[in-house]
Amino acid sequence: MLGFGTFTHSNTSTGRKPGMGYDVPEGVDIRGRYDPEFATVLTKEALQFVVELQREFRNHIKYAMDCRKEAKVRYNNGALPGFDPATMYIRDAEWVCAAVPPAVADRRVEITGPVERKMIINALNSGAKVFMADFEDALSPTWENLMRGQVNLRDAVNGTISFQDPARNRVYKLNDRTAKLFVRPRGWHLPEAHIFIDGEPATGCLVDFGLYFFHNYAAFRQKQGDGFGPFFYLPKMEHSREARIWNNVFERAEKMAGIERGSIRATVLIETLPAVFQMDEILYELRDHSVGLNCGRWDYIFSYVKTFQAHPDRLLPDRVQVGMAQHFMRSYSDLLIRTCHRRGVHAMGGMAAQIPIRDDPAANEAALELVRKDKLREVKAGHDGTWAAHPGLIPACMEVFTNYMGNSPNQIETMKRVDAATVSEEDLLQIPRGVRTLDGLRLNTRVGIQYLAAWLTGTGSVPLYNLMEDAATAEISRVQNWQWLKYGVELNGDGLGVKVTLDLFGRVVEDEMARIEREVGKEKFRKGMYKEACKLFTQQCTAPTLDDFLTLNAYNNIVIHHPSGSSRL
Ligand SMILES: CC(=O)SCCNC(=O)CCNC(=O)[C@H](O)C(C)(C)COP(=O)(O)OP(=O)(O)OC[C@H]1O[C@@H](n2cnc3c(N)ncnc32)[C@H](O)[C@@H]1OP(=O)(O)O
Ligand SMILES: O=CC(=O)O
Ligand SMILES: [Mg+2]
Repeated sequence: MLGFGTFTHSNTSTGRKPGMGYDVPEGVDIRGRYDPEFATVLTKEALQFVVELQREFRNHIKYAMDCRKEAKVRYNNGALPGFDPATMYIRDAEWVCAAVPPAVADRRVEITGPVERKMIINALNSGAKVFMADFEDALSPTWENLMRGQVNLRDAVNGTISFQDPARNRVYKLNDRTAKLFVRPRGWHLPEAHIFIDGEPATGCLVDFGLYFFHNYAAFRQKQGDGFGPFFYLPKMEHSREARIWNNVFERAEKMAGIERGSIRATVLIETLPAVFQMDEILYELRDHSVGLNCGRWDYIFSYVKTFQAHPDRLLPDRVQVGMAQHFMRSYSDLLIRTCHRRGVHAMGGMAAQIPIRDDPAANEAALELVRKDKLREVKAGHDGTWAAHPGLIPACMEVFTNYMGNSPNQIETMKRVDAATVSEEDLLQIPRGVRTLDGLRLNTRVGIQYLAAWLTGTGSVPLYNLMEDAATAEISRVQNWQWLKYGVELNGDGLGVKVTLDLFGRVVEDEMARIEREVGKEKFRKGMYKEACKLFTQQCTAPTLDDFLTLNAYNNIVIHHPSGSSRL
């Protein structure tokens, strides 16, 4: 964790003029910039709800994070993750989750994107069945992004959201038919350093969830969920005890709102290696609030490296070679489908990183073909739906799923995948095959630096080399470089026997910075945060011990406390 200082004064003692600060409940200090629009979501009542969640669950969260640390020590001492004998009774028993709400029975194509105003409108209008609005991988969690995101979501749920693009003289508004909204709060590990509760930074996801739920549950249930909802995606969990906390948070929220237990529904991303051994247990904890699991494939690859950071016998090949055809990835998807369908809920596929290529029709068609192939593999395997990163991909994804599923909303009852019940620990941990190359090291470096430069300036998802890059894909670049450097690996795909050393990495960084400058142009390079990003990325790749998350390590750089002069974390 970052070294957070304690801070106990209220708004009035931070130097703001009376009447200029947020109206906060006892124990809350808001250090983010005051904005009258933000004040419409940072109401005293909504903050009181966040405070209650924070006070009730902070010790549970702390315990869960301590357990993560203990597990890391075990893995670093040579242990492998696996199925827990103590919860075999949950895996072996026959039980199902609550019935899927009719409003989201059909989720064949879901679009994702940050909680940015224009993108929210475009995504809701995109023709996808679901839009996952993201406070997580696709968002740089600056105060401005987070608070504007809350305002945007409130307007979207109310149906009043609009956006005027002066450059194009175009006004964006919602269509009559829109995608169903899911919201992804941040992971348990991320603090919100602009809101202090009882002298400590709030838990980021409780702020995201609490404010969104408080302002939107009533309108959402009426306009979007046919009596159910709101709906969520839950990221980066490592153990079912973390799902239990979410379940308790949901019950607490339902009680506060006076709505039926089981109204809130969530899809959990299985995107950490430890969590793949906990899928039944996670669904069991959330059985009254679940709408399935999703293959968060990019974070999953990142987590494979992170979990095995002290296992030099498990090095990854180049990032581009770690696809769904690898045995460990296919096994994970198969077991996820088997588990979800046995428990009566959706098994969602993952994100193909290709995006449309506007200026090259042949390359565009090749990218689309890769997406189609990926989606065909998913639907044939039994997935009930999939993710698209861009509106331009929705027709292709929709076509593949509809050709295969026809009018059925999903495959929960028809694709039980009993054959996948035998997927074993060995299958899930099998070392990925492939080779390591200097090009791989260069690409990781070029992408990692450019992504961080964007993230530092408030953009959390970017197009790079015709692919979508977000926090999860950038993590792969970072940890892979770290792993190769740590073990001085041989780049065995080049046939030259070159080893990855600090010296080689230093030269690669220099070359790639020069290349980035050429590609983006001198002016953009000078005005951007490429040098800062380079310094951070280099530090992260060469650190003696691996940082748990690049976004946590870099977070201080985007924390801006107001009034200016008050301490940063
Ligand atoms: C690993 C994971 O967690 S995956 C999930 C998290 N990641 C994401 O959600 C990434 C989502 N995708 C994106 O952010 C974007 O598609 C990017 C950054 C990759 C590319 O965005 P752009 O460079 O703006 O793409 P492009 O210029 O082709 O956009 C064309 C139009 O589509 C819109 N658009 C592009 N992607 C999206 C999206 N995901 N949702 C809504 N609208 C979108 C743009 O806003 C633009 O609209 P306009 O024509 O009205 O101005
Ligand atoms: O969140 C999705 C992922 O692939 O990571
Ligand atoms: Mg992810």
